Amino acid sequence: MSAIKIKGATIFTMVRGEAPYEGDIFIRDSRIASIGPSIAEEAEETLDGRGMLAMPGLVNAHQHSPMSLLRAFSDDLKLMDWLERKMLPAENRMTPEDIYWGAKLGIAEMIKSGTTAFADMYIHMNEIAEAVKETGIRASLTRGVIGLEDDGGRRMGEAADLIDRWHGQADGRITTMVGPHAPYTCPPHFMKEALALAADKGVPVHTHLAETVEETAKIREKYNRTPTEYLADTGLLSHDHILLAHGVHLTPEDIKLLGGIKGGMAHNPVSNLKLACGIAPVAELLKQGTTVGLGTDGAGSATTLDMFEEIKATAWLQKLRSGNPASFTAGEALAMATAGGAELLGLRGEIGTLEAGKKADIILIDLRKPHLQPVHHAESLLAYSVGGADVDTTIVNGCILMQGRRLLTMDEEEILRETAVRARRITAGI
Ligand SMILES: N[C@@H](CCSC[C@H]1O[C@@H](n2cnc3c(=O)[nH]cnc32)[C@H](O)[C@@H]1O)C(=O)O
Ligand SMILES: [Zn+2]
Repeated sequence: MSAIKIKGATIFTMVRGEAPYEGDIFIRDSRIASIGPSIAEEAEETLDGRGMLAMPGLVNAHQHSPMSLLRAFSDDLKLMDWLERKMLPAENRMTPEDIYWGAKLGIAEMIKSGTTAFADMYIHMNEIAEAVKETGIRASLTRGVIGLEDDGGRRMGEAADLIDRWHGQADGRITTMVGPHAPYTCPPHFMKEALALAADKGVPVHTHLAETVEETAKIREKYNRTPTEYLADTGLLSHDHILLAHGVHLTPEDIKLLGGIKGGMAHNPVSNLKLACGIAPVAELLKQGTTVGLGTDGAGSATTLDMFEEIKATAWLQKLRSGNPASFTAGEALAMATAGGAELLGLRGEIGTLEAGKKADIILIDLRKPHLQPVHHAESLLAYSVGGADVDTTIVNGCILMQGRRLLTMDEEEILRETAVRARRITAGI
C-alpha cells in the first residue's frame, strides 16, 4: 500500500458545477481515496500544493507517438504530399527500436506537458506498449492498418496480436482498439474485416474520418458517398465504441449520423490548421450529442504534443467560426481535453475528473508566474494562459511520473541522444 497526499493546492475537480477550492487530495495506490477542503490523514509522501492548481490529467485522444521522430522534418506541404512523399517513406525505414525510442520521446513530451493518457495508432505496437509500460503513462493502443494491397492478412494479424498480448496489461494502464486507417486507405471488405475483429475481441474501433476536401472527393468518386456515409455503410458507425479522428468535412446529414454513435470524435485543431484542412464543426457535433475530445495528431503534423495548444485552438476556432466569442467557452474546451477524452478512450468512469474512487491521474500546475497571475477565473487561465511548460507535477495511476519538471521514470538525456541519431538516419535523403 502506498499513499500520497497533495496538501494545500487549488483543486479544480472539473466535476460539472464545482468551482475551484483550496484543499487536499489523498491518493492510495492507484486511486483518489479522498478529496476535500482538509484531509487529516497523513501519507508516506506529501506534496506541497501551495501555489499549485491540481486538475485532471489531459487526455490526448488521437496520436501517432513515434512520429515525434519526424517533428519539423517536413512542413508546409499538402496533406497527401506530406503523407505519401515524406511520412510513409520515412516510416518504412523505422525499425522496431526506432519506434520504441520515438514513442519514448513522445511520452516524455506528453508527461512534461500534462498529458496522462493518450490514444495511439501506429506500427510496431509491441515496442510502443513496452514504452508505455516502462514510463507509467496510460494509453489506448491501436495497430493502424491499411488495406490497399493484399498482405496475406499480416497487418490484421498484428492488430489481433496486439489486443491478445496487451489489453488490460501494465496494471490496467493499457487498453487496445482496432485501427482501419481511413476511408481512403481501406476498401469496404477491409473495413468490415476490421470491424469483425473489433467485435470479436470486444474492443473499440479507431479511425481517421473526413480530414481533407481531397478525401471527400475521392470517396465521392469511388462510392458516391460522403466519407461519413461510407463508414455508416460498412457498419463501423454502429459499433459499440468508435473513436473518429478529425471530422472536418461533414454535411448536416453526416452530423446527424454521428449524433448516434457510441464513442466520439477526436478534434485535432492544430494539425488541421497547419495542414489547412479546415475547421471541424465542433459546436454542431456537441449539439447533436456527439462526444468530442481533443488530440494533437502526430508531432509530424502538429509539431507539438502540448494539449494546452489544442485547448486554445479549439476555443478560438469555434469562436471565429461562429463570429461570436460568447458561443464557446474556456470550460467547454477544457472539458473536451479531460472528460471528453476519457469517454473517447472508454475510460469515463475511471479518469477525466478528480473524484474519490477515480484513478489518480492528476497534474499540478505552478501558478506562481507572471503570465499566470492574478487568478480571477481558473478556467480562463487554464484555457487561455497556461502552457504545457507550466505543469510542475504529473501523476498517473497513483505514481508520480514528473516532479518539479524532472522526469522520474525516464532518462531524458538518453532519450534526446538516441532519438537525434535515429531521426537523422530515418530521414536521410527523403
Ligand atoms: N502505415 C501503416 C498504417 C497506419 S499507422 C498510422 C498512419 O497514420 C498516418 N498519419 C499521421 N497523421 C495523419 C493524418 O493527419 N492523416 C492521415 N494519416 C496520418 C501515419 O503516417 C501512419 O502511417 C500500415 O502500413 O499499415
Ligand atoms: Zn492521425
